[in-house]
Amino acid sequence: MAAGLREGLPAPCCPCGCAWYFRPTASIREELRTTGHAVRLETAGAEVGVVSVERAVTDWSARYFGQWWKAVEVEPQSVCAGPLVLAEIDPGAYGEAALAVTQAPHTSAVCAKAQLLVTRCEESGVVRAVSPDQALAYRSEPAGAILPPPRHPAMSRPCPARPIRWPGPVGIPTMACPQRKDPPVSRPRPVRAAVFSAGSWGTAAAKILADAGSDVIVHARRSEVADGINTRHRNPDYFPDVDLPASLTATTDPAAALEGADYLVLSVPAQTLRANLAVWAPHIGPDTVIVSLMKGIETDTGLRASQVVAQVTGVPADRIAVLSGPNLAREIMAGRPAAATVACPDEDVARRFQQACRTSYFRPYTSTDVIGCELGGAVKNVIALAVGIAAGMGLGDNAAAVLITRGLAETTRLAVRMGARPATPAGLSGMGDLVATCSSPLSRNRTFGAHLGQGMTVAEATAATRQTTEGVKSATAILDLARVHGVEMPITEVMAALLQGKIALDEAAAALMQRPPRPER
Ligand SMILES: NC(=O)C1=CN([C@@H]2O[C@H](COP(=O)(O)OP(=O)(O)OC[C@H]3O[C@@H](n4cnc5c(N)ncnc54)[C@H](O)[C@@H]3O)[C@@H](O)[C@H]2O)C=CC1
Ligand SMILES: O=C(CO)COP(=O)(O)O
Repeated sequence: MAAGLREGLPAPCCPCGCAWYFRPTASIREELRTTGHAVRLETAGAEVGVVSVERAVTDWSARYFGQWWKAVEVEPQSVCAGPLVLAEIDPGAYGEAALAVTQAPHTSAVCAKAQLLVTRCEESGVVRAVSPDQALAYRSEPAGAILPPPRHPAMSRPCPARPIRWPGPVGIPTMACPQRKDPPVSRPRPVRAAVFSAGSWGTAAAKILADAGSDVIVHARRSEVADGINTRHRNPDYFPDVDLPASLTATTDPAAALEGADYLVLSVPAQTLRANLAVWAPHIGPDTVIVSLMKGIETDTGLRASQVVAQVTGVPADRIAVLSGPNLAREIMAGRPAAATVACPDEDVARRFQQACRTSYFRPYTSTDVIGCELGGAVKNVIALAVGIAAGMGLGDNAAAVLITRGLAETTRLAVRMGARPATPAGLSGMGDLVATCSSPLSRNRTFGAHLGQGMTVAEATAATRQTTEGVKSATAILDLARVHGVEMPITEVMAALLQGKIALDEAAAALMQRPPRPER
């Protein structure tokens, strides 16, 4: 392996755990004095400068590490506050590598937003890669570090299916950091998040936070699940086939999970929130921000999850946020791109959590409209049940589109009457989530509806569904809210009646189609 970039560099140097290596060649310090380019890479707890006479090298650093680190171009003289990499390209080494790669069978991938041609020798395990546009080359030997494949296919062309070993640019030298010119910088500690619980969305949210560089601990109810996460980095119950970040840990002890937590991220079934939270509340720190991921309305009280949180914990509303959007957990676990809205009355709190959960595959927006976000997330589950029923009955795509569109109309009516901004239901937490949930076979609510549409009873569909299906219980609570606020919600009304066994399937469809004609609004 090429000489390691060890001196002074924090390891591992990026959140994916890869180390990076540069091979020393000629001296470039002299040239750098006059012609250098530099980027400064910063992440919580680490900072490194990359200086090269070649802009391609600093551009590459900014693109590659920018996913996890903040990479900004700076004056070469200013990068000495932290560990420093001096680098240059060796054209001879590049030419030799390019020939070796292009003459061998190779695949094309995208790395650091640039085309990468990759070849792997099965016998020796050596991987060589070249990026022709930038004249950068890489060579990796089995003991080297891992270059993860691109995080999600939609944002980059597919890399080879197996992770490739990453050598670092060939011909890039490393030198010790010259004398510091700036005083050492004090860095903030990483954000600490406690995720309760280890179900589908809790696990996916924990992965997002860990991938974003936060220090994450998951609270699991069962020790087998906590052990699986701690020892095998897998959640054996929900995602036995997906590797979790090694930095992610788990515990069954709520006090240990909440110790020093900046965020308590809640993802339990909405109807169990009150009882669960009452047990956990004494361990919540005075400054901990609580983030609800739940998409249900409490049946006995008609309260949204954030309201239940406020009631049980006494935490003020400006320390309670919600995260909601089109976020099918399994897609997120596969690193597929998604976005969501973080809403909190205090926009700074929303912004901080936005930063804490921003990754290359997860894009959070902020909002102060908690009511709109939460209602959008809860009502879409009821509409997804209806769309599932229509699918199960074979009613066709027109029917699904009608339910989605009119479902959005009734969501908006309720949300606005309850104080939401009219634009919120048209956003990620409203229409975005409605479309994802109503279209995807991964949705538990849609699947539950499809079971009903195919003739199962509610009890049979419940038995066939292992995971939380919020719409089933929330339908009646949402209908109660609609009545209290004098809002018409015909789809929700029919769904509540159907789920309570008051009407049959064919009556449900007829009830919607036979409503009196009216203008569209
Ligand atoms: N799965 C998904 O794709 C998404 C789910 N959500 C929301 O997140 C919340 C949680 O849903 P999932 O994680 O999907 O549910 P899940 O069924 O996969 O997991 C529920 C978790 O809560 C725990 N739990 C704690 N107390 C419980 C009790 N008394 N009864 C049952 N389980 C209990 C379970 O052990 C489990 O870890 C729901 O409000 C859901 O709408 C939101 C976005 C995406
Ligand atoms: O909320 C979700 C996607 O955003 C998950 O939907 P289901 O609960 O129907 O699976």
